[in-house]
Amino acid sequence: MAQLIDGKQIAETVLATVTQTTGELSARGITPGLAVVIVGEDPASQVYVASKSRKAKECGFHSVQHTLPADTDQATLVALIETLNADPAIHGILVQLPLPDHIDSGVIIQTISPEKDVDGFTFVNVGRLGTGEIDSAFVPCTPSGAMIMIERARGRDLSGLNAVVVGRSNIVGKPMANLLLAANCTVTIAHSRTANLPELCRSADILVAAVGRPEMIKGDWVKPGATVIDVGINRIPAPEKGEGKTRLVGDVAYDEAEKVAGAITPVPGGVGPMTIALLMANTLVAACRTAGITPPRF
Ligand SMILES: NC(=O)C1=CN([C@@H]2O[C@H](COP(=O)(O)OP(=O)(O)OC[C@H]3O[C@@H](n4cnc5c(N)ncnc54)[C@H](OP(=O)(O)O)[C@@H]3O)[C@@H](O)[C@H]2O)C=CC1
Ligand SMILES: Nc1nc(=O)c2c([nH]1)NC[C@@H]1CN(c3ccc(C(=O)N[C@@H](CCC(=O)O)C(=O)O)cc3)C=[N+]21
Repeated sequence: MAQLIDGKQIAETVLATVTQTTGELSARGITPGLAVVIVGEDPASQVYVASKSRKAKECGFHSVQHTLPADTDQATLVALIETLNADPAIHGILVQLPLPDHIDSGVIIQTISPEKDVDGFTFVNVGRLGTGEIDSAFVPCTPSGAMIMIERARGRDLSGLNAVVVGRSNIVGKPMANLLLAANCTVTIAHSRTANLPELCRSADILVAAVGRPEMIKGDWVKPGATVIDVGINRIPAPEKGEGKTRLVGDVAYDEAEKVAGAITPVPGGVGPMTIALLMANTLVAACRTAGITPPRF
């Protein structure tokens, strides 16, 4: 049986550091400020955004949420971000994705000031990560949280391990691969055109699944003893819980994989809570930088 990598518990340790440093900052008259912007009323997005705003308050942050109607035009959203860029009480800006189709999310993301880009999606922060300038970058929260989980399971020296990342999105797959590369892993990025995916996955000492397909990665795709990080969040029908009910599953067939893996993250309670914790950590780091204070390491 694999070791369970408990995302909720590790997230608590990250949040404890955030809360402590927030206290130290407030003694100097600084309160980290996070602005979360959401366009439209997709219920799943609303749930995530509400939990981000709640956690920010729990950490002692100044937390503001802007909920705009689904038909908001692009210029209005750009203007809001420009206002937040100029607001000294705001250190971090998160625009919840996906945005409605009539808005060009590329334009919106690049409007965010790189110094407040706590999602790490702007060209400046992607470039810093891609060139190995990780200490000055904001790294996207999900892969950053996943790295901490990998280090907790295997120790900080990942040198020479084979890592396979399934998925190549800008939000998860690509930054995840860059972080593993910076940690001296031998990294392969797989995607929907990859040949012999099961065989490739079986070569992985570290297997990261970020696909968005429920339970696609089977037990016999996992190398015995491997560390398996399941980023997927998929809501599927659960008739056993009653008519119309759903449950959350990852991209990995957990019950099979946990018999083979050395360590594995669950869904829920795995990468998800770490994503939120790292958002708080990035916001804290943004506040420390504006104040000229050395931020803690996570
Ligand atoms: N836990 C958390 O905090 C977060 C969880 N998520 C979850 O992670 C998952 C991935 O998210 P995201 O990266 O945004 O998703 P995207 O849809 O942007 O990317 C999915 C990737 O998976 C690849 N893919 C799709 N089907 C297959 C297949 N059959 N075989 C191999 N590769 C395939 C795609 O390949 P191609 O490029 O060729 O199309 C693409 O690169 C989702 O379940 C999402 O909900 C996302 C963000 C945060
Ligand atoms: N600009 C932007 N940044 C993001 O980081 C971002 C985004 N947009 N859009 C959507 C995705 C998704 N995402 C999640 C965060 C937390 C959980 C999470 O906490 N999940 C809980 C379960 C929650 C539930 O029950 O639904 C868990 O896995 O235990 C999941 C998914 C961040 N994303």
